Amino acid sequence: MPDLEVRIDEKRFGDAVILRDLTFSAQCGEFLALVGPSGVGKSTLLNLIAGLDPLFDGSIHWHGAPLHRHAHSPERLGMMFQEPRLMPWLSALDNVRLVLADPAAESERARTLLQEVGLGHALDAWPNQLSGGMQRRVALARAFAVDPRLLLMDEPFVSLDMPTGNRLRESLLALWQRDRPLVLFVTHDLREALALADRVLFLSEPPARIMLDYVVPLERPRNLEGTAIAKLQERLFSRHPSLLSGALEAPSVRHDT
Ligand SMILES: Nc1ncnc2c1ncn2[C@@H]1O[C@H](COP(=O)(O)OP(=O)(O)OP(=O)(O)O)[C@@H](O)[C@H]1O
Repeated sequence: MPDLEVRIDEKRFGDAVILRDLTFSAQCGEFLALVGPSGVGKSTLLNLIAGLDPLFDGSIHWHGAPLHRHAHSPERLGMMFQEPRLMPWLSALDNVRLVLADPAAESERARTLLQEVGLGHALDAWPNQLSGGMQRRVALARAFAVDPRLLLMDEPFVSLDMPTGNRLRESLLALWQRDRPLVLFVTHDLREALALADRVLFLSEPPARIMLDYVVPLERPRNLEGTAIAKLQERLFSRHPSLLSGALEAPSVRHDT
């Protein structure tokens, strides 16, 4: 039985059908990227899986039971959004401790996670003293603080410069490889999806469904800026030209490396 089974028969906002017949399943330990044109419904889908929006036809099961009625689901679900969403009046350490069931007893875990994401020197800093990249590091540590079995990430590294984004992606992969949650990672950057994921789920034009469930045929570690990913992207677009409709970036193979 798959650990996660998603079956969205229909999700609408008013008269607009956003998702229809969207199904997929996944196992704990997998890293899935969800890609698709802007506005197609990626965040809507994550919100359904997170339980933030209960208004849809269909079902979402975790280990065979409805996800949000599962005895262990609340504390095993991690989330990270485009914005770091830190509490400005709390230190970096307290922002991570905030999500812990027993902050006093588990303080060491919060401290260790911040060290692991490279913020051991900034435990007591306020969010406004941290750069955008450092704030995302705090958000990443917070997402892992609950030892999530399911981690939902909605374009968490968007609008960062490439080196900062790369360091965050490396930190994410290191934490994922150690703790092995199931990660659902939304991005519109296909190269980022191919650099991170085991499988890439491509969403169709609205009403969105999964139009391609693609197993990434690359060993790890992978180099986001290397030719292997650029060539794979080019091959994907030539085999599946329909992926080019929408906002996915067209392939740009660099032959200079
Ligand atoms: N609360 C809401 N009420 C009405 N319409 C909504 C609501 N939330 C989202 N939508 C609409 O649903 C569609 C899907 O939005 P969603 O944010 O899920 O797309 P997305 O794929 O995540 O977009 P992007 O890549 O730009 O972040 C859009 O047309 C959006 O305008």
